[in-house]
Amino acid sequence: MVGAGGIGCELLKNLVMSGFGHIEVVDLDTIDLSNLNRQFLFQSQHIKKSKANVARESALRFNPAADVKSHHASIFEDRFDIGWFRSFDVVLNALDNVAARRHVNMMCMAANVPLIESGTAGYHGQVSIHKRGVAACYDCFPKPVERKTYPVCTIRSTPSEPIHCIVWAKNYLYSSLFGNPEDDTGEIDNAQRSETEANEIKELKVEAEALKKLRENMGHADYGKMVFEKVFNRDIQRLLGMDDLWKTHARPTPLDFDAVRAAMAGFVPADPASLAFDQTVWDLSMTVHVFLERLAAASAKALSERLLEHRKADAACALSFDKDDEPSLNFVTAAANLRARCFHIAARSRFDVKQMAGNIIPAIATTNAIVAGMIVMLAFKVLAGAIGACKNTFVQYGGERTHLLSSEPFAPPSADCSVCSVGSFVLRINTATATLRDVVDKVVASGTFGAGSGRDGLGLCGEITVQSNAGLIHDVEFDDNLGMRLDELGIRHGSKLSITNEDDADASRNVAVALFIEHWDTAAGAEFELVGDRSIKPRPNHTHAAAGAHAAGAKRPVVDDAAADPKGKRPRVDDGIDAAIVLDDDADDDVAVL
Ligand SMILES: Nc1ncnc2c1ncn2[C@@H]1O[C@H](COP(=O)(O)OP(=O)(O)OP(=O)(O)O)[C@@H](O)[C@H]1O
Ligand SMILES: [Zn+2]
Repeated sequence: MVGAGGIGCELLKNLVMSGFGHIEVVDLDTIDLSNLNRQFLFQSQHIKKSKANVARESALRFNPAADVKSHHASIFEDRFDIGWFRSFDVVLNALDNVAARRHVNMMCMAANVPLIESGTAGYHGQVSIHKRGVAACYDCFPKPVERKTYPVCTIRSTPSEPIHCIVWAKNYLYSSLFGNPEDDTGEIDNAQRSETEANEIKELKVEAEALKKLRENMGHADYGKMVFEKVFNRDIQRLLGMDDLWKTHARPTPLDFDAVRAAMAGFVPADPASLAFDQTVWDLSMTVHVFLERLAAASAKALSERLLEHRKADAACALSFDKDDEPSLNFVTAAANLRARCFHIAARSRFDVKQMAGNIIPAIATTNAIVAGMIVMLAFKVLAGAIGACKNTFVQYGGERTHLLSSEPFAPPSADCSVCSVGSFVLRINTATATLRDVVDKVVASGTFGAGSGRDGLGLCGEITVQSNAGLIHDVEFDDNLGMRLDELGIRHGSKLSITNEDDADASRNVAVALFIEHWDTAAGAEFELVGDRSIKPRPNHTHAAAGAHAAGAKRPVVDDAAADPKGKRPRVDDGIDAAIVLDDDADDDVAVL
């Protein structure tokens, strides 16, 4: 079991309660207060302790006879090698990131162990089965990459929804005032569609320059007023002058600083520690108060003061928005709501802004429980030898769906998958004595293709290319490393080498092979052992085409390069790296994506 978080806690409880034999649980993390609402194997006295170890201890209280071993470690560590994976009947993923999922998938496919994959995103979830040669692996089909972006003109000139104002406050204003504005346009779609828009973008660049100039006044007693008057008055006035924009959109209303301040006479700000401050929508006075407070160098907590302080040590220092940093969140909430007011858009509470700016999809304990239950049901089928009876299952709530659960048969593996459709071997070799030449000449080139065992080479003919985890280490035009020992090349126990060959005489023998290195301490010199199925399939044609381009000077294809066709039928549940409204790349969040 990999991962002892939201799904993992439910899963481990289910496993020990339903009579699973030997279980090993791996998790690299420690318990955080925010885990306790749903990761019920953990309690407040466990905060800062290892998730894997505490999950084991708590699960054993459900069933003291269970045989559970815990590893407080990352699944990427060398000790979790192919041999370790192979020692299991089934591997269950309860992870929260694509990198770890892909790694476990690769190891399970190489070790030929069935993998049950899972994920949740709020009320949605899924469980799927993956098995080399039987059921498509996690990487057989590319996952849709749907970064949510907004047209620059919507964000900068014609917002119509609260999210547009939040993206403006976070990605434009915050970055312009406290960060490196050039770095931070990721969510804004810069595609220039029409001439009007291109002109508009030119104007916006001028505006951004002016804002940069303005920030030279940071620390000035009137800095807050200067920024306010620029962004909520002069910039809005300028936009009002562009008549074309207002044929299809409601005209915005600039804010008058002096009038707003006058209306604040006798104003008493809400307590920032109160629930109301977080969860009710601030009125105009409160919003202006927070906005100015964040910009005023006189205020102890102000962002500009913090930045000025940092800049004493590093002149180029910049702040970057972090939704968990209160001053930053307060500033973005205030700025977004003031802009919303100009554009007649509803204001949002700080709580809502945090969710939207951080793209937080709250974890739902019930979805995790449903998914963990389904993992166990699939695991039973796998252990009973009935993988064919397994189905991939989806939890979908709301929308047009009439059923909470739906399932569909798994897809067969993709013939050109770079993970599960390549030859895969464990290469036991002494990495401290064997050289790359030993691998290329003896392990890869010698022997008879498709035949032999153990100490026989693979018999791959023609030009050989070798990639390590670090990149290309050998090909026909790059033989500098041949004399180096494997350990000198950073290849050690747990490393993977990806090999391709180019045999002009017989293209059916052009294959891609993955060698998973196991350091063989007592082996002498070039002695080695290869464990794996010798009946390797040829590389698909399109890979030949890419490889052919190499002769003309192009780089060779990488075995790991997932160049599969877009055949994926259903989007996956993953973390924020791959898709959706990517408003935050904080990998620790419950950011999940459909
Ligand atoms: N490489 C890895 N090796 C081992 N465990 C991992 C690895 N990557 C992620 N995990 C674990 O997978 C679990 C996923 O659980 P979950 O999605 O509930 O996230 P969480 O971190 O517990 O919750 P939150 O993100 O809300 O704080 C986490 O406990 C995390 O530590
Ligand atoms: Zn695959």
